[in-house]
Amino acid sequence: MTDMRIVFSGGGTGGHIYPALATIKQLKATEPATDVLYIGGERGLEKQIVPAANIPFKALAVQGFKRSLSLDNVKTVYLFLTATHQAKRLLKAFKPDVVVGTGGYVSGPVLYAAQLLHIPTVIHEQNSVVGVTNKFLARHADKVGVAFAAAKSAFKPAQAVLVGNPRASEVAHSQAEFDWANYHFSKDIPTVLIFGGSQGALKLNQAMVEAMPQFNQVTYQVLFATGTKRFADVQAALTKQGLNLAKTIQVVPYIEDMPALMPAVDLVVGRAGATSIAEQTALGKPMVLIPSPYVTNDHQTKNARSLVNAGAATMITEDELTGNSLFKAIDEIMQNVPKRQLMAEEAKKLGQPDAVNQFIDLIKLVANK
Ligand SMILES: CC(=O)N[C@H]1[C@@H](OP(=O)(O)OP(=O)(O)OC[C@H]2O[C@@H](n3ccc(=O)[nH]c3=O)[C@H](O)[C@@H]2O)O[C@H](CO)[C@@H](O)[C@@H]1O
Repeated sequence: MTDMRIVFSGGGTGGHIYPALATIKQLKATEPATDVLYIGGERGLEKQIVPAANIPFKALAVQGFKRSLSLDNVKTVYLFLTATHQAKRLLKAFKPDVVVGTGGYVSGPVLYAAQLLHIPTVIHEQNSVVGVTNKFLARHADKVGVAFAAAKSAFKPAQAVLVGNPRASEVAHSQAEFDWANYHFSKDIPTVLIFGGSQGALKLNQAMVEAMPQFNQVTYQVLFATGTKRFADVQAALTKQGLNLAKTIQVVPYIEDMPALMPAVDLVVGRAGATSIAEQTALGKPMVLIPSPYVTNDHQTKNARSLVNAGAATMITEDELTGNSLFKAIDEIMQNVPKRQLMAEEAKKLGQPDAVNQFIDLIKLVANK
């Protein structure tokens, strides 16, 4: 089918949005007649990222369930039902051949609405532990693309296909020109990139501030993204610290050009979100991981442990995280080129750079039915 009409939905955080965007980008390149509509949440990161990528975007009001018994859950159910109703109207008007969900609670009402209207649905699960929304949607989804073989058993055997994470392909095959001068850095000096997932991480930011006097002495470059909402706090803490930051350190709110930048760095430090990890393995980057303990079933620790076991990463638990432990873990790898190379090779063995085409094949299969 060359003139497919596809609705994408997914969001809240970058880990659910970028796999959808990578798929849309590849579809536009290989199937230019495809018509796409993205339905996201009013309050998620997708509201900025998707329109900025020139993709038609509609927003619904939704919120996630609280795990404890809470009155707020009554509001959540109300919003879910209203959002399902709105999604039905949008789907009836757009008439998609298939609706694709990449996780996060906004994809709940959108794909549920599609299923009520008997429109085929495909979901993508980035994690080895299946998210709550995807678990709910899987009951009536036609196919599920998974990034980890371990996730397959959570779905019906005929549903699940191992495809990898489409965003891995985007960074691995990025043609973007990259110029370190944009960051006031030199291309000839090794660089470590530090970021706490798509939103930044409070404890990681605190440890970075604490470690700044040590990073101020090193010869490699340090690029630190704080997360947009946490930037002002980090800046205030750095001002309080009164340090004159060396030219080899850059602190920024968010990295907009990750597919161009990530290939150019020598070590990546951060959370163990599934989409970040898919990028880092596709590129073969050594990693220092500080998994977030605040996610479903502690799945980031599981992600991180598998990379540590493979020799691609070292891990610091959030309990062990201090300025000193962070600096030591980073410095040890940055000072040791053979170790860095070995870790990079092991990381690359786990990468799935062809994921996007496999996911698109799955979408086409379902759309053609
Ligand atoms: C707290 C939480 O719920 N985290 C989940 C969320 O993480 P989160 O949204 O943080 O997702 P990931 O770490 O997997 O991905 C972050 C994405 O944002 C990009 N990026 C990040 C920082 C930046 O400055 N610029 C930028 O472009 C990264 O390159 C990556 O593509 O979704 C992941 C994928 O389902 C899950 O595994 C995580 O457990």
